[in-house]
Amino acid sequence: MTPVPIVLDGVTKRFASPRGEHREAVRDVSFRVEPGSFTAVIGPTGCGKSTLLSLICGTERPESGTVSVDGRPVDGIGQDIGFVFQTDAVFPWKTVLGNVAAGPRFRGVPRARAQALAADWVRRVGLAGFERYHPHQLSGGMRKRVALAQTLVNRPRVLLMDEPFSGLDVQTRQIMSDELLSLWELTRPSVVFVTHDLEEAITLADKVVVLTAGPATVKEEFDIDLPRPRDAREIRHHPDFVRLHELVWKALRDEVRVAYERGLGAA
Ligand SMILES: Nc1ncnc2c1ncn2[C@@H]1O[C@H](COP(=O)(O)OP(=O)(O)OP(=O)(O)O)[C@@H](O)[C@H]1O
Repeated sequence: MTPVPIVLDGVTKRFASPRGEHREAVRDVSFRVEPGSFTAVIGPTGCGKSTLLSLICGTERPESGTVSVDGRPVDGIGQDIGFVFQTDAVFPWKTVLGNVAAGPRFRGVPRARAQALAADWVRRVGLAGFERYHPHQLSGGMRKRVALAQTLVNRPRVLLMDEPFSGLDVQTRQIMSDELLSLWELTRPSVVFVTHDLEEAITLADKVVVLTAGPATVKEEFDIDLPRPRDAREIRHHPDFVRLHELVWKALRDEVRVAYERGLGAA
């Protein structure tokens, strides 16, 4: 599997508000995700992070600028793109194995082969023994693992993640971060990971893109040159982690404040 670059070049997206006015959600955004690298996008609440993911996966089109994956402009929902959302997008009526086998089955992989592939990924995400369980019989962290396996079994070349660990407690988030990093190493998709959590962004990424309070523009980009493999708990004590945290927080802080004050204004 050859990893692919993702390039956003001068991308602007507007939406109609309920009153019919057109508002910019994203303004003139440019950044590049190197093939097989991990980019975290961080910004205050409501600034336009999820919209960027929709533009990359092709469910939304920009008004101006271009989004390209593997050198080709995105003009529909990409084949090679995997998505993990905030909510668990698992089928409640299917077992763990059935959920993970669903993608390959939709792509026409014969049943026995799809089940074998699924069993392999269920094991990789640490759920061996839970193949016959249904989602409601699992913890929140286990359901996230199912969602990860469900996406990674398709071996996407691009992996888009929208706050995939929200709603989990801090310890489980750290475990999931470690698991995500080791799974990412297996197939090395190009990742765009949206989060509110600065520590999570620095722990995981090769690059952190800080967005302004909406409309989203790129405020600053930071290279995260921390050594890999990383341990989500240990890396936070690395002197460079502390330095980077300080640096990125300086860029993020004012934007969080703007968004907060707007929220107060709206209340
Ligand atoms: N389909 C849509 N129609 C109209 N407005 C939209 C649509 N999608 C997003 N918006 C608006 O675009 C802006 C950015 O939303 P978006 O969900 O991208 O932000 P976000 O940074 O991901 O938010 P959060 O941090 O709360 O998850 C918001 O003002 C939102 O109301």
